[in-house]
This record gives sequence, structure tokens and C-alpha cells, in this order.
Amino acid sequence: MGDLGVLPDHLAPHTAAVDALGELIIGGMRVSELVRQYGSPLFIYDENHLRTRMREATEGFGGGRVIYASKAFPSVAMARLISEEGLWWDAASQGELEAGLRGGVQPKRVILHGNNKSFDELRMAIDAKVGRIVVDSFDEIDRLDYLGGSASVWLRITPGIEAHTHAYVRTGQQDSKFGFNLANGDAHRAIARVKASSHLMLSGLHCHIGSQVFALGSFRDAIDVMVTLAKDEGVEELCIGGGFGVGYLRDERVPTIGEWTSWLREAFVAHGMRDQQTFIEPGRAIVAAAAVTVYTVGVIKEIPGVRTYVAVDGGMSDNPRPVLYGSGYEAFTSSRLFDPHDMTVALVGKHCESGDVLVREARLPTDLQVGELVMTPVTGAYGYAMGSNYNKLPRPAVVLVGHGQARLIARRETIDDLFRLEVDG
Ligand SMILES: Cc1ncc(COP(=O)(O)O)c(C=O)c1O
Ligand SMILES: N[C@@H](CCCC[NH3+])C(=O)O
Repeated sequence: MGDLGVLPDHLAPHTAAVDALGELIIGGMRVSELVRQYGSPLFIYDENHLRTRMREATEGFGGGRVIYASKAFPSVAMARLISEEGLWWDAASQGELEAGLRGGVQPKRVILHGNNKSFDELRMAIDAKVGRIVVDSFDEIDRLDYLGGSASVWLRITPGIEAHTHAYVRTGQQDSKFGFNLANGDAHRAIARVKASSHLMLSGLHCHIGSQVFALGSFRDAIDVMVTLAKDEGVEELCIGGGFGVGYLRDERVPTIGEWTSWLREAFVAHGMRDQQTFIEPGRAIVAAAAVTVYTVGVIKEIPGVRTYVAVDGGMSDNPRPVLYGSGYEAFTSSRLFDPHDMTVALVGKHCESGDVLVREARLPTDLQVGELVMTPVTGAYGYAMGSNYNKLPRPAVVLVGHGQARLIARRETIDDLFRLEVDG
């Protein structure tokens, strides 16, 4: 990576480069050229970045298995990369399961999650012979008994670890809708039930303490608790979930996925676990920084002495994270990254809500013009995946770039697409 001007290296996709005029190039493609061809707003994913993260994760984790948590970006194109790089695929619904299978992930490398799996989802997983079903509740055991097919299962345990992250994405504490509670004995009761089953094979235990977690200590605590339980119960495999935090802001420097995975491996090894027994499920740490979202500025409204609003052609429908969790992002002009970005503005979307703010205090050039391209980096995880059609906005297109070429992996929605579900009354 050369000089990226005002764009910090740690927020840029791997192949990012800036030409002499200050324009951003990703995967050998000029961002303005991509927008000219595919329209705005546009998600641009860097293929090299994705593959590098997958390799760092698998190398750091030794011979343990890395399962990509597909909820972060569950596309067929992503599933192809996952299967080519030898990772596994975590699906939390029939749709995510279908995406993995359509992308060529071998069924034995698919894990099915969900705190309320339907009969159809369970039936599909059994018929497809997925690698593991992660059983989450007693009602689910009843459903599996009713269906009767044979399956290799893990039990999802809530180990009672309070991860330090946003309450909405904390999942390992006692008070959780997920999994079997360890402290009140449910975990042991579930283990006994599955062990006694003639058609379910208990191959492992699972826990996931939360998302965007930075404290290695929380993962170490989870490993301590779960290894003890697995050894007491004579269970072979252990998955410690995902949730490894990433940096979204200029000053936010965080461990790489290679560091995360090698630390976790060390923690497992310290407990005498063999690589083949161990699994992790990162989503965000693989995809987040691989993508940027590019928007076009439509309105610049200055309220002297109050604030300047810069409105773009997307917003909470392509990135609901700021509204949902108060998440922070940065913004940059993608065509003049050598210019100082010293005007503080609110970067807002085009939705009919005052809360539709993408970046509360974005720094952009003082002479920013209507029609310029502004991009927000680190939007590869839980952006497109959690997008909506609010205000009947069509979803943006998604391109995958590399080696001077772009591949459209999700076309832009059309106005007609927006009415495909409506029944004309
Ligand atoms: C069961 C499970 N595994 C893995 C993940 C991946 O999380 P992240 O994208 O934060 O790595 C999640 C989401 O938090 C999850 O619910
Ligand atoms: N959607 C959350 C992460 C949820 C993780 C899924 N268990 C986010 O955007 O940060």
C-alpha cells in the first residue's frame, strides 16, 4: 500500500491505492469508474482483502477450523470464496444455508445456527447432511426428535460471560435468549438428553459471547469454562464462536484476525486441546474492512453557527448500524484524498428520519461540491446484510474487485423489484 493521503491504512481495503490526482483505486479499479458503470450508492468489496483475511485466520488458528459467520455478508459470491479458501460456513437461517450451498460450500462444512429453527430449516439441514446442527433449546430437541433424521449436533451453551460490548450484541450472559444456561443446570440436562438420543450424535459444545468484543480476557474466560465442561462431559469438539472486534475509526487500532486467532489457539493449547477439536466463527473480522460504500453528495446545507449537513443518496437503508447501535464511521472523498479534510459536517442519508445519520462528525474538504463522491470505509459487515428498502429505496449494487476487474455480485434493485412481493388489490 502506498501513500493513501488522508485515508488511514487500517481503514483501507488491502489493494487500496491513490493515484497522482488523489483518486482511490481498489483492486486496480478507479472508484469513479466503478460508480459510472454500476451507479451510486455502491458497495465495493476487495477480493484480495477477503482472501488474505481468510488465510490469516486459518494460519493463525493452526489446524483448528475457521467457520465464517455468514450473517455478516451472506452472499453466494462470498460462499464461493469461503469454499475455495477451505473455510466452513455458519448459517443462521434457511436463506443463509441456501447461500452457502449455492456457492459450493460442501454440506459437511456447513453449521446451522438459530435460536428458533423451524421444522423446514431443520429438515433442510438434515436432508442436506450439514456438518453440525447447533441445538439451541429444549423445543428444538423436541423438533429434532419428531423429525427423527440422524444428525451430528453441538449444544449452544450460555457460559455466563458478560462481554464488554453493546447490549444488543452481547450473547454469553445468563440472561440471554440464546442457548442452554450453564448456571441453572439446563446445559447439563440438554447434554444428558442428547447423549440418550438414538438419532442425535453429540459431537461438541458451542458458545458465542458477543460481537465487536475487544477483551481477549473475555474469550479466555469462555474457553476456561467451556473446556472444563467439555472435559467433564467427555465431549470432543469445542467452538468458541466469533465476535472479534474491528476498528472503524481513525484512531482505533485493534488486533488483526491473525493475532486474534493465534491467541485463541494458544489458549486452547494451554488446556491440552488438539487443533482438530477446536472451532471459531468470525464474521466481521473477515469482511468488515474489505468493503467501502460510495455515495454521491446531493445536498450541502449550512446552518451558520449550528451545523453543516451533507446529504447523500443512501443512508440507514444501506447502513443501519449507526442508528441501531450508535456505531461510528469515518467519511472521505474518494476522488481527492490528498486534499485536507478539515470541515466537520454531519453526513446524513436521504430517509425521512432525523436519526438517519451515517457519520455524526465527518471530516470532509471545505470546498466539497454537490455531485462529489463520498465514501465510508469498513462497511463490509452487517451493512448490505442488514439493509432494507425503507422509504422504498432500492438496494445498492455490490461489486467484487481484483486484478483490474470488477464483477457484479449483486445487481442494483430496480423500482420494479420493489413491487415484486405486492399483490395488486
Ligand atoms: C453464533 C454466532 N457466531 C458467530 C458470530 C459472528 O460474530 P462476528 O461477526 O462479530 O464475528 C455471531 C454474531 O455475533 C453469532 O451469533
Ligand atoms: N449486527 C451486529 C452484529 C450482530 C452479530 C450477530 N450475532 C452489528 O452490526 O454489529
